[in-house]
Amino acid sequence: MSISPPSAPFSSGKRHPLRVLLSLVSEEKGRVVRAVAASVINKIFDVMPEILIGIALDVVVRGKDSFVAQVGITDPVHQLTLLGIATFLIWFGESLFEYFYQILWRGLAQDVQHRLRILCYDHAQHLPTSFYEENRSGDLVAVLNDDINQLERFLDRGANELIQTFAAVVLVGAVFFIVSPLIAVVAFTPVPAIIAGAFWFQRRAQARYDAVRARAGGLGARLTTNLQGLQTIRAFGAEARETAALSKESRAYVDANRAAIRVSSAFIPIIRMAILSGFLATFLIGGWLTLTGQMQVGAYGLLVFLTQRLLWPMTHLAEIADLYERAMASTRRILRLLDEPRGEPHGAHDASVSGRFELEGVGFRYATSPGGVTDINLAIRAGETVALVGPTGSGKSTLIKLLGLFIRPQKGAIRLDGVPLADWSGERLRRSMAWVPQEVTLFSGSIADNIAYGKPSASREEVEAAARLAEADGFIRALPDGYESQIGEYGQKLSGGQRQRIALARALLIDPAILILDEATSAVDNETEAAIQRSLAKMKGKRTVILVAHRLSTVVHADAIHVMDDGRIIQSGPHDRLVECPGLYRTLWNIQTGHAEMNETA
Ligand SMILES: Nc1ncnc2c1ncn2[C@@H]1O[C@H](COP(=O)(O)OP(=O)(O)OP(=O)(O)O)[C@@H](O)[C@H]1O
Repeated sequence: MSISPPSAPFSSGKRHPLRVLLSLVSEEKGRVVRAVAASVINKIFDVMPEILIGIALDVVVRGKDSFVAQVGITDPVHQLTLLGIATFLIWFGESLFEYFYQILWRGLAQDVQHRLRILCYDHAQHLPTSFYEENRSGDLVAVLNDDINQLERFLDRGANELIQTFAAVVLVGAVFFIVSPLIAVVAFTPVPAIIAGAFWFQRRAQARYDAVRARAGGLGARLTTNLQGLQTIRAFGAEARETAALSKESRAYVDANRAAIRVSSAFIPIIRMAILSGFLATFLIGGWLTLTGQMQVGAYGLLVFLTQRLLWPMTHLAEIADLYERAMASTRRILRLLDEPRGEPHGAHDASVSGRFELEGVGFRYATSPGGVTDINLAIRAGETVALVGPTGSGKSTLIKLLGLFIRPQKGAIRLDGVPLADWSGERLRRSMAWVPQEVTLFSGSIADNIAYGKPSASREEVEAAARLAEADGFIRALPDGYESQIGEYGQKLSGGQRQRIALARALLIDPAILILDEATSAVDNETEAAIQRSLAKMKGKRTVILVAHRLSTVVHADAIHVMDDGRIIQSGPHDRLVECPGLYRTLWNIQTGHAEMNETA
C-alpha cells in the first residue's frame, strides 16, 4: 500500500496568483533578465525603421540641410547609402533579437509548465484519501493538463507582448516628447483610455473565465468517467443517453466560452476608436504645424508613422489581457490544488513490525455522510488471520482504511505493536503493510515489473517466488512471453482472477508483516478463490492477514471473524462458534449456503 512520507508542502500564502507565478520563476532570474532584455532590444530595433523613414524624408526634402548633413555627411547620395546600411543593420538586429526572445521565453514557458505539473502531481499524490472521495479525478486531470498548458501559453506569448507594449510606450513617448511635446500630449491622450479599457475588460472577463475553467473541469470529469465505464455504457445500451449528457456538458462549456468571447470581442473595437482619435490628432495638428513651417516634413512623417508604432500594439493589450485572465483563472485553480493540505504527517517510530493491532473505542464519521464506524474495540494478534464481514455499508472498508492510516480516527486509539499507529514512520509502514484491493491497477510494463512494483530492486527469483506463493506462476509461464509479457494493451486481456493473483504476488513480494485484502476475492472465479485460499493457508501464523469478504466461504478458516453492522462490531469469534449461535453471521451463512431460513432473525 502506498503510505508516503509527507514532503515539504507548497503554500501560496493567499498571495495574488501572479505573484506566486513570479515566485515560481524566481529561480530563473538570470534567464528572465535575459529574456526581458531581448524583448526590449527587439522593440528598440522595431521602432527604428519609422525613425529612419522620418530621416529619409528629411534627406529627400532638405538635402544638404538635412539632419544627417548636420552630423557631417553632406552628400545626399551618401546620406541615403548610410540610411540603407542602417536599415539593413536594424532589420538584422530586430530579427536576431526576435530569435533570442522567442527561445528564451518559450524555454522558460516549457520549464515553468514542467515544474508546475510535477509540483502539482507530487502534491496530488500526498493528498489525503478524503480529498479523492470528495473531488472528481477528471477535475484533477484538467488542472494537470489544461490549466498548466494555459499558463504555458501565457508565458510563451503574453509575457513578451506585455513587456514589448510597455517598452513601445516608453520609447515612442520619449521620441514624441523630444520632437513635439504638443503632439506628444495629444497622441498620448488615448493611452489612459486604452489602459482603463484593458482593466475594465480584465474585471469583466475574470468571472467568465473562471466559469469556463470550471466547465472544462466538469467536461473532463465526465469524459474520464465515460471512457472508463464504456463497457457499462454499452452493456446497458446507454450510448445515446450518454452522448446527450456529454453534449449538454460540452454545450455548457461552449456557452461559458461564448460569454467570455462576448466581453473580449467588445474590446478591440473600443480600443480602435481610442487609437483613431490619437492618430487623427497627430495627423491634423502635425500637418498644420508643418504647413505653417513650425515643423519639418521629416519630423511630421516620423510622428505619423510612430503613432502607429505606439498605438496599434496596444490593441494587443486585449489579447494579452485575455491570455492573462485565462492564465490567472488557471493559476487560481492550480493554487487551490496546491493549497489543499496534505495528509497528516507520520511519526518517526521505526522498528520491525510484528503485526499486533489494538483498537480502543475507535470512531470515525465522514464529513459528507452519516456513515462511518462507532466504538470499535478490537485486538488482533500478530500472525492472526482476521476477517471482517457484514452487510454492505456496515463499515468494513472504513475500518481497514483506519488500519492502513488512510484516514485517522476521530475518537479512540489505534496501536500497532503497542505504539500509536500515527507515530510510526511512513516508510516503515509502507514496507510492512501490503494491500490487495478489489480493483487491481496494473501499470504499463511487464508482468515482472508489476509484481516488483513495491520493490523494484527485487531479483527474478524473488518475483517468481512471490508469484508461486500467489499461485500466479502457472498462468504467467503459460503466456507467450511469460514474466516479460507486457501489460497495458495486453493487460486488458488478463482475466479478473489473473489480475487479482498478480496483485497478491505484488503484495507478497515485499514480505509484509501485515497483509490486507479488501474484498480481493469477491469478484474472482472459484479457481482463483481456491488459489488465494491456499496462499493464505501457507502464510498462516507468519503474517497478520486482515481480509474483508462478502463471500463467507473465504473466511471460514480465519482465526477470528468480526461481524459488522451499522458501523459497529456486533459479533466476534471463529466460524464454528458463530454458526452455532443465532445472529447475523448465521443468517448470512445460511443464505450463502442455500440453507436460508428467511424468517431467521439476527
Ligand atoms: N468517502 C465516503 N464519504 C462519505 N461516506 C462514506 C464514504 N465511504 C463510505 N461512506 C459511508 O460509510 C458507511 C460505511 O461504508 P463502508 O464503505 O465502510 O462500508 P462497507 O461495509 O465496506 O461496505 P461494502 O461492503 O459495500 O464495501 C456507509 O454508510 C457509506 O455510505
